[in-house]
Amino acid sequence: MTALSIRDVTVHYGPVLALDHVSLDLAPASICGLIGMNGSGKSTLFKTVMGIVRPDTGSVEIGGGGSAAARKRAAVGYVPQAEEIDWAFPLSVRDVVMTGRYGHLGFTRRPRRRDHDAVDVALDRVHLTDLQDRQIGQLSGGQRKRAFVARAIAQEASVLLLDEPFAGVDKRSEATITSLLRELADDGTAILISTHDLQALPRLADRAVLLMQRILADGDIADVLRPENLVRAFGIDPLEGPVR
Ligand SMILES: Nc1ncnc2c1ncn2[C@@H]1O[C@H](COP(=O)(O)OP(=O)(O)OP(=O)(O)O)[C@@H](O)[C@H]1O
Repeated sequence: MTALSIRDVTVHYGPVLALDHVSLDLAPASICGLIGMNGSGKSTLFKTVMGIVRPDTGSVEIGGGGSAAARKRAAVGYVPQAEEIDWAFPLSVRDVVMTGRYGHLGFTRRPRRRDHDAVDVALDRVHLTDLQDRQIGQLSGGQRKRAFVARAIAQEASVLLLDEPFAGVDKRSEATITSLLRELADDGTAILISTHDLQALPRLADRAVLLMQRILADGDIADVLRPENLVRAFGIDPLEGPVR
């Protein structure tokens, strides 16, 4: 079974080739680490799945067939890079998490008891209940990330995309987010997470994909992180230092 299927996706920004015939399947109940140097196309891949960027070729399928109702439930949660978010926006932490419920709201668009309950549970899981009334911009970097993870939890997404969720995050918030992601995966969520922290990958993910416009390697983490692959993707072996 496939939770997310990316088929032969190519994206250009004007003359810049950002993604070159990328195909990737995500299974439910799994965590896949997406690695690659700056500019390798990781954020573009997320934006293509979210429909923010339109691919020149290829397609993205969520929920891998099944009934239309099943696909509708199978929403995709997205935790963008911090730079993509307007932190001055006048929303409280609770409001941000509630935006995850928009796909669930009924015809009146007013949150109901079960929407409030889902938000309460999500805030509790990321330990932000005490800060829920604060304006989102008045949180620390790690707390902001946790707020967006809570939004995805409230959404009950079956696919979750996280773009560098550990950038600027301390070890404690990182550990909180890592164990939450594992719980979500154990509950069936398919997770794709970009990271520059190669050392943390074995603790974080079940599988790794190495991107440089094209997919250079995909599979078992130890195999993907083999020096020859890293040299191809980064020009150096980031786990060892420059190649002489
Ligand atoms: N809006 C845009 N307009 C033009 N070029 C863009 C745009 N967004 C990204 N690019 C280019 O597309 C390529 C892929 O960028 P992308 O942001 O997807 O990389 P990334 O792997 O997420 O990088 P990083 O690790 O730095 O976040 C880069 O060459 C980048 O300069």
